[in-house]
Formats: sequence, C-alpha cells, structure tokens
Amino acid sequence: MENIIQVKNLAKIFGNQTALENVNFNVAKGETFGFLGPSGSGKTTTIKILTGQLLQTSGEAEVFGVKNSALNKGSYRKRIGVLSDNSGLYQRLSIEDNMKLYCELYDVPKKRMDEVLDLVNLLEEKKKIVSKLSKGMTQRVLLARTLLHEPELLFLDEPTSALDPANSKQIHEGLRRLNEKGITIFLTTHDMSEAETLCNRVAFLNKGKIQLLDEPKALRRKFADGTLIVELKDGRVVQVPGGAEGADEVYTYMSKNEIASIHSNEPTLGDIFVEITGRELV
Ligand SMILES: Nc1ncnc2c1ncn2[C@@H]1O[C@H](COP(=O)(O)OP(=O)(O)OP(=O)(O)O)[C@@H](O)[C@H]1O
Repeated sequence: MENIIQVKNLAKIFGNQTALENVNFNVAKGETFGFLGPSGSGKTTTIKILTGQLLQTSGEAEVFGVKNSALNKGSYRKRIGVLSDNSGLYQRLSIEDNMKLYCELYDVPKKRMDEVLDLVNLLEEKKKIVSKLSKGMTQRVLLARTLLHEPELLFLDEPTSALDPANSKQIHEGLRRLNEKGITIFLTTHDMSEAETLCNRVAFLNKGKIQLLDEPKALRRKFADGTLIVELKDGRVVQVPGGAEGADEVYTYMSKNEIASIHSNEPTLGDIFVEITGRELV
C-alpha cells in the first residue's frame, strides 16, 4: 500500500519546551488515521509540520514522497486540504456567496460548489447567511470550503470539538463519504468514540510521544481482560471468566435458553488511554 505520509524520528522543540519527541508513523493512501491526545500533546504541531507551516527541529516528514519543507510549492498545496479552527468566512454573506468567492480564489469552476455543499448536506441551505448558522453548520461550510479544490489528503484538526452529538454525526457521515471516494484523512481528536467510528488506525499521543499505534479493534482486543460479558434475556448482565473456567456457567445459561448476547469484555479506547498514560483525554 502506497504511503501518503511518512514520519521518521520527528522532534519539535520550542525554546525549552519539547512539543514532539521521536515520533514515527506512516499513513497509507485511502486511510483515515487518528491522532489522539489531550490538550498540549502535540497534535496541532504535527499537522503544522506535515503541511509545511512549521519546520521540525529534527527528523523527517514526507507527504506525497516530498519533504515537508518543499510542500509550499503550488502543485503540492493543491493536493492538500486543511481544516482548522480559523474561520475566514464572511459573516454577512450567504453560504453560496462565500463559496463563490473561494471558487474564484482557488480558481475552481463554480459548479464544484454544489458538489461539495451536497457532500456536507448543505445544498438546500446555501442561501442562508453565515452569521445565522449554527456551529455545526458553520463547521460543515468550512469542511465544504476545504474540499473545493478536490484535495487528495485532508488534515482535520479537531473537526467536531465544539459540536453537539447530532452535528458531529453529520460531519462524521460527510467524512465517511469522503473516505469512500479514496481521500486520505489525517484527523486529530480527543474524542475517542469519534476515533473509533472513523479511523482505520489510531496513534495515542501523550506529551509529544506516540504511546501506541494500531487499529482500534486490535487495541481493544489487546487490552481485553479475557472475561466475557453475558447479557441475559431477563436484563441481567453477568461477567464470566474466559476459557474452561467460565464454560460451565455459560453452558448453564445456554441450556436454559437465557442468553440474549455474549461478547468479550473489551475496554474503550478511552479506558486504554488512561491505562497507558495515567491521564484522561481532555
Ligand atoms: N509556537 C509555539 N511556541 C511555543 N510553544 C508552543 C508553540 N506551539 C505549541 N507550543 C507548545 O507545544 C506543545 C504542543 O502544542 P500543540 O498545540 O501541538 O498541542 P495540541 O495537542 O494540538 O493541543 P490542543 O488539543 O489544546 O490543541 C504545547 O506544550 C504548546 O504549549
């Protein structure tokens, strides 16, 4: 699988503050890669380095096989979209008029506007004035703007951090559709359920270092305690040991046709993060 991002021994030091230390990872083409960590762990610094806005102190970062220091050339910039929290939308204009302005700025045909508004479910709302939009809608306009020039690689810095669950869900649906179209997504978040629903792989970042990197499912299995959760038809939930020890108990429930569901007792990504780092993801 072709790697779109390759990072080797990356470090960033601001004055006497180490923001990133010995960071290593690759992101494959078409992957949604989650970079998870609490505030101050180095997520935004990583995005800035990978998009050529900031240079590392040491180590290597390549995007599309090109060193990050060379990414400012127009041909590479066009292949990248970055969604961060600096809005840049004209508050008194409609969604449509904002998008038209950006079409001109990016030299993109105006018909592309309707395609991206449709992708984020805003086509019907395009006459609305930006200052009257909810936070979730504004975030979707920003995502649409990021997509105008058809980037192959998207960097999303906490795309749903200020949103309620319903609005987050709409953004998630939009991101899934983008990923189905083959767009590679690098996503930072401190929302573990977001990572779990969207990401093929996640890296846990703590104090500038990657502590774990794997598929969410593999991490949950790895950290499972080996017990089983049996949900019974009468609503009771019992935890039984795995292996031969629990087999008799499970057999008893089964023979009486009492079992509604049975699954391994796996921790959430949030539980694993706390176990590994000793801190919550806030
Ligand atoms: N320009 C800068 N000058 C000095 N220190 C900085 C600078 N930018 C970031 N830092 C420091 O580097 C560390 C990592 O910051 P960064 O913004 O990458 O974290 P983050 O994980 O994105 O946090 P958040 O979730 O709050 O956005 C922090 O300790 C921060 O104070």
